Amino acid sequence: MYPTTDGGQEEPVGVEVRVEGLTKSFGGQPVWRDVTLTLPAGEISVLLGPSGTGKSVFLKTLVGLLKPDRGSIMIEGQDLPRLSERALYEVRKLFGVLFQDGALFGSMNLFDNVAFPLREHTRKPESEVRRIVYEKLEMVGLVGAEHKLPGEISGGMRKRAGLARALVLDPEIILFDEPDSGLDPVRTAYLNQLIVDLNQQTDATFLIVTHDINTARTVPDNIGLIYHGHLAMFGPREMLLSSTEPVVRQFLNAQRVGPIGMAEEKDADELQAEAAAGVELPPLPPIPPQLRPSNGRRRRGERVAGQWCWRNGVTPPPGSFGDEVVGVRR
Ligand SMILES: Nc1ncnc2c1ncn2[C@@H]1O[C@H](COP(=O)(O)OP(=O)(O)OP(=O)(O)O)[C@@H](O)[C@H]1O
Repeated sequence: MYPTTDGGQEEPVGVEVRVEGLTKSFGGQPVWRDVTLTLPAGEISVLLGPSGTGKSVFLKTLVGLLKPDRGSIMIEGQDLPRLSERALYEVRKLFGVLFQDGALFGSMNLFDNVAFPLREHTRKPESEVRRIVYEKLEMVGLVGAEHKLPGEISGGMRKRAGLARALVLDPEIILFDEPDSGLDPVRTAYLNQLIVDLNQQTDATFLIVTHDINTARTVPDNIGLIYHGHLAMFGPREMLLSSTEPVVRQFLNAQRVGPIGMAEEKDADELQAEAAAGVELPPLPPIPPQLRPSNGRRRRGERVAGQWCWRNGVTPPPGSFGDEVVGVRR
């Protein structure tokens, strides 16, 4: 339960997003094709992939800013690509989006930036707008900075202000486009903790696009990897972190050895040369414990550490899950 904007209590929110056979191209050039995945309600999923593989395009397609060539995006029984503009406008209110740069209006102070969606999309009186804006600024730790302009604050604060704005209409699905880009490791750690805490407080469904491998390894319940025009894999965190599939293994462990090259895919000669030189992939590193909410309570999508591996007959890399009990049989 979490407080609603009218001061009452509401049942946990968060909706499932079911994507099937989604394909998107620009000028006949496919960005990705036949993407099928389900974002489980209230869980955190991360989407990874080399630069330029269309992760931002995927987020924009989900929220209806871009139209796919084919495929469906089912949310609460509605297929987004098939909705009229008017119906889509309504469904979009389910979404909060944190764009890469925070996408704040440079001439407005933080208060007005955060208030903007409320003033645009609702008819709430100014006193109510003020109450909600302060509630969200408090959630992201920005009370006291509300009169500052975006140009007067740090990149990390801009991200948090963008997050407060993304939260202001109490979205059920929150999309984050590289929330950690341009942040130092300490600020990234704070932001990741904030994301996990917000997920617990709001129960919304989160999808995070990131290049930060530590974020990908510790924050989500599920991980997806887009590579070479398709979704290479999507599933529970443990499944990808214990995967020996070459692309997944290479990407999640940030290695040079493997099928992914500097530009995109390595060609056959490069792979042959690697094989001839006897270059071997290093062993999989231990699966780290999942990041917990700072109040010590459970995450909504929390599973017993090692459970996925145990149920699927996969031996996790040695040292996985820190001191946690591994593979509790249920
Ligand atoms: N509106 C558009 N019109 C034409 N092409 C586009 C458009 N938007 C994106 N693209 C192209 O789609 C491809 C994927 O871009 P996108 O920004 O989604 O990649 P990305 O995986 O998010 O990259 P990065 O990790 O570097 O942010 C790129 O080749 C890009 O030029």
